[in-house]
Amino acid sequence: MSASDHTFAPIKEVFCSVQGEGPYVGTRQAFVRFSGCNLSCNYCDTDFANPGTCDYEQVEGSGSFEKSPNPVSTEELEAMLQPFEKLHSVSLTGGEPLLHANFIEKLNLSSPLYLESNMTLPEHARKLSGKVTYVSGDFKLPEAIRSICPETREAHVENTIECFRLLRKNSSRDCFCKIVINRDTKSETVNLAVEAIAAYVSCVILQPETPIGSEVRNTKFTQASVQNILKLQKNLLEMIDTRIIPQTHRMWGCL
Ligand SMILES: C[S@@+](CC[C@H](N)C(=O)[O-])C[C@H]1O[C@@H](n2cnc3c(N)ncnc32)[C@H](O)[C@@H]1O
Ligand SMILES: Nc1nc2[nH]cc(C(=O)O)c2c(=O)[nH]1
Ligand code: SF4
Ligand SMILES: [Mg+2]
Repeated sequence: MSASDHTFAPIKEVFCSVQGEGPYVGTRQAFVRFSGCNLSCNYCDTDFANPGTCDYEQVEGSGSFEKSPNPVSTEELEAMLQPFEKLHSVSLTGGEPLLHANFIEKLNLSSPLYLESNMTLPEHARKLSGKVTYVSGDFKLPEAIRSICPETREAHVENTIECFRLLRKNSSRDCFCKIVINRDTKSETVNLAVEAIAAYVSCVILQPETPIGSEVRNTKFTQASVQNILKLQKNLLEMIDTRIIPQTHRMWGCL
């Protein structure tokens, strides 16, 4: 096989852990974190820069990493994931995994694929409709992507709704929506977002923002009050199963 027969992607890390967010919290997963993102969310907790090498955990759960040159081929990634046993699914995250839809399309894995996405790239999402079994779609409210111009923000919202439609729940795929909630979150934008995608998802998760950086010392600065989050949930329960679930992996320090 020549090099041109391979498909490659820049991957930051590959490791075994448990899902820390949403309705599948606690399920055992391999995580594949792709580099690069098309957004820059205010609250993002992840370094998704493209490193020269991919860190991969040779022994599941060991927290000890080997390095492999980037970009990684589909065959190399399949080999990295081979030792991980008893997986519920393989989480494709990032950065933004939809940027690497061509690579994901070619992956040949025995575990179901769990896509963790910002849902703003419908042309890429379309390619994965028959490929992913779980879709964890994060709806980025306009407040979360303040730094971009209003026209682009509006386009992102339209694209998000289209991604949820393309990857909606069906008899062989679950699709749910997460929304990160902080002090600036407006109930009107949450309601509009959920109204637009409620028919496509099995539930909505309100995910309180976990403080990052200097905010850790002053959580009141960014966090929404308990009362406000409960109020948001009550409104949404008129429409759809709505749960409040914080990021649990951050509580016990797993990856
Ligand atoms: C790092 S993103 C990568 C996947 C994709 N780009 C996305 O945004 O869903 C994975 C998840 O982390 C969540 N997240 C990032 N920073 C967070 C924070 N400070 N508090 C709560 N959730 C956060 C995102 O909302 C998203 O659900
Ligand atoms: N344990 C764990 N659960 C997660 N769920 C979504 C994550 C992500 O960064 O996409 C993540 C993560 O980084 N770790
Ligand atoms: S879309 Fe995901 S990875 Fe990209 S900046 Fe937002 S939270 Fe971070
Ligand atoms: Mg994370």
